[in-house]
Amino acid sequence: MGKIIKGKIVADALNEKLISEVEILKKKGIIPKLLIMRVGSNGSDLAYEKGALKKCKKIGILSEVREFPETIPQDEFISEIKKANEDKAINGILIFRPFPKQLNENLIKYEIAPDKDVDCFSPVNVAKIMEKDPTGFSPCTPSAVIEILKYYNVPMKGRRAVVIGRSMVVGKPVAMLLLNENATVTICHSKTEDMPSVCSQADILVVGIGRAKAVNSQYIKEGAAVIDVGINTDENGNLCGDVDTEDCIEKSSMITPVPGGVGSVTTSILAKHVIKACRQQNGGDSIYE
Ligand SMILES: NC(=O)C1=CN([C@@H]2O[C@H](COP(=O)(O)OP(=O)(O)OC[C@H]3O[C@@H](n4cnc5c(N)ncnc54)[C@H](OP(=O)(O)O)[C@@H]3O)[C@@H](O)[C@H]2O)C=CC1
Ligand SMILES: Nc1nc(=O)c2c([nH]1)NC[C@@H]1CN(c3ccc(C(=O)N[C@@H](CCC(=O)O)C(=O)O)cc3)C=[N+]21
Repeated sequence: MGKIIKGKIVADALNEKLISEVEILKKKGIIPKLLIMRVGSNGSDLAYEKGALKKCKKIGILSEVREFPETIPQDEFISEIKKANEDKAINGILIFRPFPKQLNENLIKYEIAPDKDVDCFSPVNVAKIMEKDPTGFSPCTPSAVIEILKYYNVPMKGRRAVVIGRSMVVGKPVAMLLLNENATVTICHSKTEDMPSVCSQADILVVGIGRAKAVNSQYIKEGAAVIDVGINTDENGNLCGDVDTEDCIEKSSMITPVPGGVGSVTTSILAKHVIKACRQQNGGDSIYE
């Protein structure tokens, strides 16, 4: 029988470190600041925003939300991004995705300053995770997955990892980060044939598809570590993941819950990235000397 591995413990350990890093910066007269740019008021954006603001406050990071109408024209949104890029008081920028259809993500992604891009929207940061360049910013949720695996001492090197989902926010970058940890990685998606047989070879199974409780025990290898990234609402309006935890707990060695799993670590990674951006913009590690 596997155990439920909570994200909160991982987040708490990280928070403690981040709080002391902010203290050091404050002594130098520097306070890190996150800007959230939100178009419209989509429920999942608001859920992330609420968690992010709460986490920033807890860690001592300043935050601001700029909300734009759902119908904002592309050139106006781009000039807002440019304004934020140039604002010296802002260290990190988070822009929620996906966008309404008048905004072309493939154009806008080039506008955010890579050194403020704390959730890996810019192609420069996407390239940096491909290249394993430590100066970049990996996306927060995929980094949270790796943070959890490391905290619970799940071996990745040489192990078989299967990721279900291939979005730029979750699936693809998770796969790349697992590869960077020397796992042998397979990516499944909506066109994959016979997913249960592919997934049941995985020592590590990461699921981010946005389908409530879609993954059952047929997908699980005996002793696998299962990371459930999905955040959905079930028929009773309660939060639930993409994994049917009750059905999978027996076979797996460990499994993350929803809520209280990956989501709680994601916002701590976001805070970590804002602090990293702030340090880099203020002369790198020399400020510690
Ligand atoms: N915990 C956290 O902090 C976060 C959680 N999330 C959650 O993670 C989930 C995924 O988010 P996101 O990646 O943005 O979603 P997207 O809708 O952008 O992508 C979903 C991916 O899953 C694949 N997929 C969908 N249905 C199936 C299926 N039945 N079988 C196999 N593959 C499938 C799609 O395949 P294809 O490419 O072929 O269409 C696609 O690649 C959501 O529940 C979201 O709420 C997201 C961000 C942060
Ligand atoms: N550029 C970008 N990056 C994202 O990562 C991104 C995005 N855009 N757009 C929206 C989706 C959705 N998403 C959520 C994250 C946390 C909760 C959530 O509920 N979090 C709770 C915790 C949930 C739990 O405990 O598991 C919290 O932080 O308190 C919901 C949704 C991120 N997304």
